[in-house]
Amino acid sequence: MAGPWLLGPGDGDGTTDARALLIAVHRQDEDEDGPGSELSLRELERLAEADGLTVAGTLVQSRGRPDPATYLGSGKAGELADEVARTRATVVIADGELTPAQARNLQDRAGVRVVDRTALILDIFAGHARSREGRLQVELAQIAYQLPRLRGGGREMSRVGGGRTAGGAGIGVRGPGEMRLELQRRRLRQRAARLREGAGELALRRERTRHRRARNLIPSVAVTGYTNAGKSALVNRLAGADLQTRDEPFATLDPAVRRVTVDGRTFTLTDTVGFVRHLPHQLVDAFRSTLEEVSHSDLALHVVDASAPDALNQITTVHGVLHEIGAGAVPELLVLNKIDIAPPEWVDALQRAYPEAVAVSALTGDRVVALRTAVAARLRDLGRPGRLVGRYRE
Ligand SMILES: Nc1nc2c(ncn2[C@@H]2O[C@H](COP(=O)(O)OP(=O)(O)OP(=O)(O)O)[C@@H](O)[C@H]2O)c(=O)[nH]1
Ligand SMILES: [Mg+2]
Repeated sequence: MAGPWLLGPGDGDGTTDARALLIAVHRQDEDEDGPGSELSLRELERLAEADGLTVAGTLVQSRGRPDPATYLGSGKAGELADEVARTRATVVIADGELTPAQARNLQDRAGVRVVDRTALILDIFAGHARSREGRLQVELAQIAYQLPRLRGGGREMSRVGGGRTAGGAGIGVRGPGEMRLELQRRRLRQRAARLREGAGELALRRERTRHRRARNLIPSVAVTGYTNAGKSALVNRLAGADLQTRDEPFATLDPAVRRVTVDGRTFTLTDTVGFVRHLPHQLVDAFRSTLEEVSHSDLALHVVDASAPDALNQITTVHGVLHEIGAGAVPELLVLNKIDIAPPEWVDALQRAYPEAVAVSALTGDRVVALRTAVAARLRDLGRPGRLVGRYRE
């Protein structure tokens, strides 16, 4: 299954005319980056584009809270089909999480596929996963997302045989739809069990490599941060590496380890998957072993895009995810990146909020030497100075 789902297999190269209509319920009382906010919608647009979709339009409703049955209020939900026709959308994406029932009800009205932000992010991951481990993890996350959303192959389900309604002859009688649903569920669970086995083996291998490095006294620095902050670009600068960098979310899914030597002492730098607000919990669960690279490291180099207007919110999001994966206590060195394009007053404000942060440009290389020194000094302070190599060896 791993492979984009919204576009169908093989269409992930952006050559199809898959058009997305973005919808949102915006709650006034919510944070400035909640669903339906300017920030969140712009991000959803970027995510849709990263998945090869063309954004065809946006429909936002201001409302106290989403309707439990139809997400949008009934009036707006009724307009959905017209809006889909007008924008020639082939898929509708909600900027928030839809319950399985909300997605079904909206889909019945829209006449095209209706998914949520979570499904979109899973889809991007599916399209970008390259390694065996990455693919396994994405598929596990997809199954976790799909299980509660299976429909059993059609509407006949609850009508034939009365489903499981209490009272009368319906009890214990299962219609063909329900049996099909049971069968689909069982198949998915079996597949998930097999995938988990494979993922477990790969996680073990990862752990062994980590132990070997620790035995060799090589400290590990994990490069973490919001997606598109410039983590891979910074690893390239610090380690003279050649990792792929792209101006789109989730370019990196598979961790990459590179060695860096400063004053004769070596440490490893691990490039990792970026975070985003409302990162689907299915992904966090499935990618736990990859994400653990951060929790097992000696230092987290937290890269911030200082040119992002919501840099402070992004820092909070990253801290939240790090905490969730058990990496909250790992010592952190904050890096304010992209100072070549960030307005100086924004960099100053971030620097005031985080006085120990080091400001750099991974693109121009400005202040990268100072960062290398700062990382080495911090490792020394942490009692993990690294093993001496080459002519420095004692
Ligand atoms: N102007 C400028 N652009 C930068 C800088 N660092 C990175 N970029 C650009 O920002 C974009 C994202 O960079 P990446 O290194 O791919 O970012 P990432 O954090 O690894 O992103 P993901 O792996 O997708 O989470 C690319 O287009 C880079 O060229 C910088 O210091 N200045
Ligand atoms: Mg990257």
